[in-house]
Amino acid sequence: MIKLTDVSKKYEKEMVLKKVSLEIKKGSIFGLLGSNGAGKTTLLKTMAGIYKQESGDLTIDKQTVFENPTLKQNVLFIPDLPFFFSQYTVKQMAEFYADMYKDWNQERFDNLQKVLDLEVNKKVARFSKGMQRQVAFWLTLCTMPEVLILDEPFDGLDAVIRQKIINLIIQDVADRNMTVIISSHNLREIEDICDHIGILHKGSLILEKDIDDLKSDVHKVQIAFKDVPTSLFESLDIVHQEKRGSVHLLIIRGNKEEIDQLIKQTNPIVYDLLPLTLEEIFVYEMGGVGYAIENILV
Ligand SMILES: Nc1ncnc2c1ncn2[C@@H]1O[C@H](COP(=O)(O)OP(=O)(O)OP(=O)(O)O)[C@@H](O)[C@H]1O
Repeated sequence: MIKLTDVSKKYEKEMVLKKVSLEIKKGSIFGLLGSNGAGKTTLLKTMAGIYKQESGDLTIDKQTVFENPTLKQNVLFIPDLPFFFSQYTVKQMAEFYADMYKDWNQERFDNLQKVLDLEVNKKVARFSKGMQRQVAFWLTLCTMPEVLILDEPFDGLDAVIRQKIINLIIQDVADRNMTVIISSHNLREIEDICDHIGILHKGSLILEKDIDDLKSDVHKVQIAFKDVPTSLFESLDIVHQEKRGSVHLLIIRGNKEEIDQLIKQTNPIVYDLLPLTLEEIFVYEMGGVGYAIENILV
């Protein structure tokens, strides 16, 4: 388990992470969301033991990460701009990784060459941006990581490769109980892959939840009446409302069946109860901390 307790981090005088507390269970795929500059990369690099926090505790399986080379054998980080030695071919990079990582799996490396179909004797620097990212996944997955930390991992990958890489990650989670932390601005992707999410805003974690719980707790309702029953609006936990013509668009917190029952009793002439997408939840939660856009309902 990855456990952060009141983790704070600053660059010079600017406090970038503010008392972040979080637990990520083994075998979970955790999506880290947040506005630009929220501190996601800083948090990922701190979790990967690249940065040391100013205060607070950060452990993976009860061990401190920073300056712990043994633990780091199994905690791998792919940054948004993967790094390679400029003159090295893929094969030479693989030899370097094989020397560095005790669990290096050569058989997997050879198998993945067929999946990714990249030339091993070509200098990595000569590959395109998306191909270099594939090489980063290729090398990293062959170290058989227990924790995989990914910063904007699928940027620049085409849809086919993206799906191949997602499948490889999900397979490792299922087979080896690998833990994955992914930061991304692509909420649809996060919604598809992750089981938990956290939203970081200005260095503070403003929400952390199981995606299914999050979605079952908040609903979008479109509703119209002949005569508007004001008592209904009072009995619901409405967190946002708009009116378009005679149709009320509401975001309501609470149990779906109870909401449904209360609404149906009032005999609406138009009525739809829908789950919110992660994108809508994100925009709504960000609105709650003053990072809003108008008219989030569509
Ligand atoms: N090396 C650094 N030195 C000083 N300040 C930094 C450094 N790296 C990041 N920052 C600052 O820390 C804050 C958080 O940056 P960070 O890169 O962690 O955010 P982010 O959530 O990953 O952003 P984005 O979504 O735009 O990639 C920003 O205000 C940024 O300017």
